[in-house]
Amino acid sequence: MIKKLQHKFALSERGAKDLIQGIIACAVQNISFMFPVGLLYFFVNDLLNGGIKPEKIWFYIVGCIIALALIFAVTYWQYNSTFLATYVETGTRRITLAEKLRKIPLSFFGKKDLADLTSTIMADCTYLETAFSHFIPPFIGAMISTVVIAISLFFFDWRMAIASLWVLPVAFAIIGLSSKVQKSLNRKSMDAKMVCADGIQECIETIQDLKANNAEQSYMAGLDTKIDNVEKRSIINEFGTSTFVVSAGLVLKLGIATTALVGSILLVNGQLDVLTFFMFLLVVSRLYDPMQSALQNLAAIISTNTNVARMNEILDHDVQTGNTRLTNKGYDVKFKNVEFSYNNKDNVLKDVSFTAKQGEVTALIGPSGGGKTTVSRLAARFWDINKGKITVGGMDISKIEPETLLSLYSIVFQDVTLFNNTIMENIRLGKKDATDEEVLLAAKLANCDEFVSKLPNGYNTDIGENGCQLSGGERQRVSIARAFLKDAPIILLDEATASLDVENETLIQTALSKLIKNKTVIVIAHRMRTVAGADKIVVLSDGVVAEEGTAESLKKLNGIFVHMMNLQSESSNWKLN
Ligand SMILES: Nc1ncnc2c1ncn2[C@@H]1O[C@H](COP(=O)(O)OP(=O)(O)OP(=O)(O)O)[C@@H](O)[C@H]1O
Repeated sequence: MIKKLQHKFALSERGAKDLIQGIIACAVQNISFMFPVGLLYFFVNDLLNGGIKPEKIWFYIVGCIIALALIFAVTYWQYNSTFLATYVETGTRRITLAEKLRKIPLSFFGKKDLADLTSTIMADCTYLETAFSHFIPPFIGAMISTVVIAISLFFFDWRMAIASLWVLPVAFAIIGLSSKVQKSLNRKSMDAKMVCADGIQECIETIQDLKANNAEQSYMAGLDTKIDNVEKRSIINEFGTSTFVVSAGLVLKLGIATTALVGSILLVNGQLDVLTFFMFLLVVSRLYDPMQSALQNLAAIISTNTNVARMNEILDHDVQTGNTRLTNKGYDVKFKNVEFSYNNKDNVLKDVSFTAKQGEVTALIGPSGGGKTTVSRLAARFWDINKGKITVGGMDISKIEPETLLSLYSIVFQDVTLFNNTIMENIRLGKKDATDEEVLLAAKLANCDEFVSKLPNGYNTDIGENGCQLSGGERQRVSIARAFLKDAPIILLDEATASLDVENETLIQTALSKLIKNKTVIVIAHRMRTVAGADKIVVLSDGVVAEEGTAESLKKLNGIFVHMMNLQSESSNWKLN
């Protein structure tokens, strides 16, 4: 039961238990509101049978105090077990999602866009928080308390009970039958919202290119259509829900009319006493209230299905696991008959085998789209391969826990990611317990001093979101400083010096040559002079190793490597006419 609830509502074990408690508390709260009705019943009974006797006055005073205390205590319990418990659960849910995202293979992020994921972590969590505090426990609690009170009414008078309760199965049936339609309307509305959110995010991210291409107006027109569609879908969704909710609400109201009608007939015929009639009128005036107010939120309750489904897509996804103990002997990185595809259809790598030896620089070169970046990402287990084996010092990396494996790697990406923090902290990311002196030394080696000295607060200058206040070359130097600081035994350089001017490139190449001593270095390079000093060159073309060897041996082959060398020397003479 707990496990089922956990999956149905994307809850933790504690959250599922709290939900059950919240539902029980809501049902008990509704039933506790019947306590004053009972007192009133006895009170009227006494009035009809000759008035209140003095000794009974205390009974009613104490009864009122107990009723108030009971309602207060139950309401307090209900509040704690729905509201407070839900806030705790939302925190747990967000942490669980974040933890899960850390362990999910990157292939998942290739299929999902960022707006969708952000919306799941932020908006869906907030939505579920409101649903679990305000809507779901009161709704289910109202159903339970209504059934309990309904059953007890049969003990007083079965005819009156039927007259007041026939509306409940009809109202439940309307809601039950409509739920499929409502789910479909809701899903379409949510999809329209996601498309719109993606469009807005894309617009903000690409505003520079839109301006440069004079495409703002046509893009905005497309965005307007998406926004209009959200409005249209929301109206249809609300209209659909309100049709069913209002119908069910009206049916419930009919219950009061039939109770009064049947009661009057039975009373006139002498088959019902006034007191029972009065009691039924009192009960039905209160009986439908919890259901009525819960129905107002039916749309929100139904839409939780969509939110939960999106959340479960993350929570149920397979994670990359593995051993946290490293058993490697040395740091040779070996690819053996590796096959890989991003989409499980077209193989990007078909049969790649090569070894990047410790103490050597292995350069990956080849035409664009040949698979160089893919190979470097697979070496660090960013994705799991379809066939073959990748080993580090003889240890199969698919059996190593990803974070443990990454402790062996220093990586400098082509697209540097920086955080909205100081330069000092951005570099410290390479080794989180590094002292300021260690950070400054790494920064110096990466030639950061030159541009940092011009910043208002030096290394303590905030560099804005993704380092927007730095140039491309400066960003890359920060990234290289991180690699210096981490000083891991395997180094992946993806066009590490591509954004640097010739002077800086030379300085950093000298520093890099110190960093890479006795390490396994895999470098992706487009510029042929970057690979001139490599111990081994692996030419990747169309997902296979087309050529492999030293620069000298590849020159003799007169193949792709030579062709690329020739192209680059031609382009160095190229000029604008
Ligand atoms: N995340 C991804 N999802 C799907 N396909 C991808 C993804 N990344 C790369 N590819 C495809 O995989 C193939 C190899 O890409 P990869 O980036 O490894 O090539 P590359 O040799 O590094 O190219 P370049 O020199 O242009 O950077 C290309 O056909 C590319 O379209």
